[in-house]
Amino acid sequence: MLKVQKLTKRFGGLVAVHDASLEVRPGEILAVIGPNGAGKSTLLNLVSGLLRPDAGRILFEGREITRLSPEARAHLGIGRAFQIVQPFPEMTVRENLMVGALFGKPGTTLAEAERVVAAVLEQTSLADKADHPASGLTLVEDKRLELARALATRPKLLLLDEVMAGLRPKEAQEAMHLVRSVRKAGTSVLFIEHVMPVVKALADRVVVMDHGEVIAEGPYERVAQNPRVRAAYLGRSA
Ligand SMILES: Nc1ncnc2c1ncn2[C@@H]1O[C@H](COP(=O)(O)OP(=O)(O)OP(=O)(O)O)[C@@H](O)[C@H]1O
Repeated sequence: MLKVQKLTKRFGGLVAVHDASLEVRPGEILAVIGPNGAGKSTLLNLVSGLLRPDAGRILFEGREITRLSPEARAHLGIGRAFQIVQPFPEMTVRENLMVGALFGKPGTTLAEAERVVAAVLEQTSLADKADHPASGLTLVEDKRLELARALATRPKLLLLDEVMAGLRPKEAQEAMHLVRSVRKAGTSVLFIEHVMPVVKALADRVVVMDHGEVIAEGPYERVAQNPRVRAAYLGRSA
């Protein structure tokens, strides 16, 4: 579904992502892990189109998207939720989602968008907050709104950047349940996560980055045993 081939991104003299390759298969939940500064967010920004690589290619459903704008990528089916939530605060939850539904896919009618938003409100347990201003939400609800906005664009591939950060264990459980339900509905997920129990419970496969490079890839259990990974990352936190 998504193929990242030998991507490199430099910021001045710093190589944030170096020759990184990975693949997301249809219906898969793939985690990207690695120590602080490993290049995970930069990689996600390259996939969503916020950044352009210095070298390498990105293919989505067989089509090269390396130079497409973030909007064009969203229209093709790449949705994104951020760690820092930035809704339109003066608009209601429903209105925020309508923006995602209408602009995420060109040609969406108002009636279609309303249907999508109603479904996403239910899916993300925000139905009772639908007509409240986004500015009045709790942290957990904020996170749900961020995910809901991405879902309202009806992505085929959902990119999540540390969406569990700051959540209590029970809230993280709910968020994991939600991500699983998203996958069940046919969306692939590529997520960055620092909380290892979440990675273990959620990911079909894990890609490990260190110093901009992909140093390991595979099921969590196997990757967690990899000496290079333990040295780079797991060893430090274990
Ligand atoms: N816009 C930028 N300009 C300059 N340097 C950047 C920029 N964005 C990231 N970097 C640097 O690139 C490297 C990779 O950063 P990145 O945020 O991708 O890592 P990360 O793995 O997501 O880290 P974290 O887990 O702390 O979020 C870091 O050294 C970072 O300081």
